[in-house]
Amino acid sequence: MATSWTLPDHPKLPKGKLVTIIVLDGWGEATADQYNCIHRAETPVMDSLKNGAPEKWTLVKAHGTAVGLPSDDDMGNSEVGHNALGAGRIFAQGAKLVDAALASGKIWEDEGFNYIKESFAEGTLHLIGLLSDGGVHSRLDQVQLLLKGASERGAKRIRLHILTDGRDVLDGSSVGFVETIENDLAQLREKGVDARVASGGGRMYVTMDRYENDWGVVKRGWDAQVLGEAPYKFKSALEAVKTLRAEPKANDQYLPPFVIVDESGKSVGPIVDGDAVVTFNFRADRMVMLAKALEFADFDKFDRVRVPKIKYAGMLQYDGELKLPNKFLVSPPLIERTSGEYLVKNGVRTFACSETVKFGHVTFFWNGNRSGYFDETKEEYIEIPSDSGITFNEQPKMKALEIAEKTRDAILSGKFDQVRINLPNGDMVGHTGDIEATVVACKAADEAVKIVLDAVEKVGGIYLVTADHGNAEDMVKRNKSGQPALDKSGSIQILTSHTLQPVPVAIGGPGLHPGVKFRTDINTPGLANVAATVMNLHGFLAPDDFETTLIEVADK
Ligand SMILES: O=C(O)[C@H](O)COP(=O)(O)O
Ligand SMILES: [Mn+2]
Ligand SMILES: [Mn+2]
Repeated sequence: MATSWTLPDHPKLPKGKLVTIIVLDGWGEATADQYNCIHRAETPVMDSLKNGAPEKWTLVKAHGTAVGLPSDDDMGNSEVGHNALGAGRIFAQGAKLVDAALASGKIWEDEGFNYIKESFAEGTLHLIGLLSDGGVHSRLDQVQLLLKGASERGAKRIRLHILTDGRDVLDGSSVGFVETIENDLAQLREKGVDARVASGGGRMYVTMDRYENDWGVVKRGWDAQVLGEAPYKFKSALEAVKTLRAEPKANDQYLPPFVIVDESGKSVGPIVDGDAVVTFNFRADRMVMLAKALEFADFDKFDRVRVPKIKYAGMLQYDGELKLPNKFLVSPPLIERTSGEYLVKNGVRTFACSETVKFGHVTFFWNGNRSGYFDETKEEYIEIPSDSGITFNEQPKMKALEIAEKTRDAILSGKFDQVRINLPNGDMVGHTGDIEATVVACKAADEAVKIVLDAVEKVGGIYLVTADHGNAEDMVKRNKSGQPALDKSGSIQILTSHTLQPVPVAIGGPGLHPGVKFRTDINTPGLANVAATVMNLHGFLAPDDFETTLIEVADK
């Protein structure tokens, strides 16, 4: 049936008010202690919004099943968080879809696997991706099943190109993951499969850049994975990871690229003509750049030197518009009819902005993993260039001020009905594990919120301030009773990852109808309830299949 795009009028709320949505990336609600950087930072604006509880400030779930992840032990992340915020419904996400395809065995029957399988007789199967159990971009158990399944179905020579994590999991955990996978590979070798790790590097320094912030990151990976060239050479991946952590003392996120070499010093696994390649991350943002390098004929972002003729499949298709990659093992969630598309089709002129490292969050993810505009005459998306080549604890203020100023100008211009932005600080600096820098980051984000809310005030608009998942509010690993968990040496363990905490939603502004308040009758509201809320604030009712609105309107 053709979609009817016309949204019904809200019976009580007017149209024509400017609605500003601020997403504070990695900004959850947690106990106020020394590891809570939001609590430690001066955040007068966010504090004052909290004083609006319960009518104008509330908490929603931002992790687990509320955002389409397999279980409530899964922390939230930007992809699923912004998908839920923008789409207003909960879709089974990549992690869950891959689990299901592996459990049913459908993954082996579908086109993607059968395509790469054609190379098994003569060529090598290369698996490239993030080796961790973080469940944000990939999951170790899925890689293990992929190895097992491919070898049982004819892959005789397998090379693994690993990216170490330390960002969605504890720093240092790479050693254990490498031990696990080396063990699996040894078992495969016993069965006659020539299976080894061929190359590696830390995810933030090798391969997993995003939104084209720094192609040098992808090139470093290409050189190691495809060309078999890297500044560090080792006999085994375990030796590589242990050595590079000690000297040059890199952490898991930033291990330099390495290749595994044989007795004669030759790389054991460059990618050559006739091979098959699978990138096993299910999440798109940090794999799509490599996918472009592997698949595009007229690629010009760096000199690939040698472009092997391969059969390539992604774990998922990473970009539905670009059909990239063309072949994939599992179909991605089909997130259609997002709030952004509805609102634009109902005349809502839309502005979106962030800096490069989060730009796709309020555009691509918000719009259901779709790049580009729905209607370029009604939309403007502004990307502020991020710094590259640094870890963000060096510049914890990031581009918050620049984002805020651009947004203020957009609000004051009168050209837009919806303005939506992402402020990255709490998340990007939180991932470095640097507590002092994260405190500075949270203050900078709060200052940016002030600039934007002042502009909303001036034009008589409405604001909705929220977050996509937790991060900066808890920087330590905890035991079951919530106390910092100590490692073997009795030290606390810094948490670089996201959390399971709920996130705030605050509404207000001079344009908000005085009777609007948060409902108290919704059973565990989550991020997916925000889209219908935003539609209401624009004077519309959401489509029936959207998760219900968070607000009600008393007659005043
Ligand atoms: O990709 C990353 O930086 C982390 O793995 C997850 O962070 P994000 O979901 O906030 O982007
Ligand atoms: Mn995020
Ligand atoms: Mn993050």
